[in-house]
Amino acid sequence: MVGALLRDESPTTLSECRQAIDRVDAALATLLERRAALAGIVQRIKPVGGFAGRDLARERAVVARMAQRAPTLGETRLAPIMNAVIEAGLHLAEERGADRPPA
Ligand SMILES: O=C(O)C(=O)C[C@]1(C(=O)O)C=C[C@@H](O)C=C1
Repeated sequence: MVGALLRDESPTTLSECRQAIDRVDAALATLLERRAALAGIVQRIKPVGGFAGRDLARERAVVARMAQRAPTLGETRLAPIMNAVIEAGLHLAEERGADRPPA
């Protein structure tokens, strides 16, 4: 899925650009859904899950590693994006009561 998105295409018209963006956004949505599911499992495994168990050092490491793959965006621009992604996952986990111990 992601591989196809990285092929060397050069859209020139507004319509072509938006179609290419829509394909990337579809992949992003799928990946974000998967990430949120995994982060929800993590919250149940951790001794203290949810916002109370937030690990800022881990979050910085996540951003630093992503910046190696997205050097144009870099850590400065990736940090607020990943903060929003992580907080969305934590809100979802808390809504689902993921801070309870596993059954
Ligand atoms: O790795 C963890 O400890 C998690 O809880 C997952 C996660 C994340 O979504 O990546 C969420 C909150 C933490 O602050 C750090 C990372």
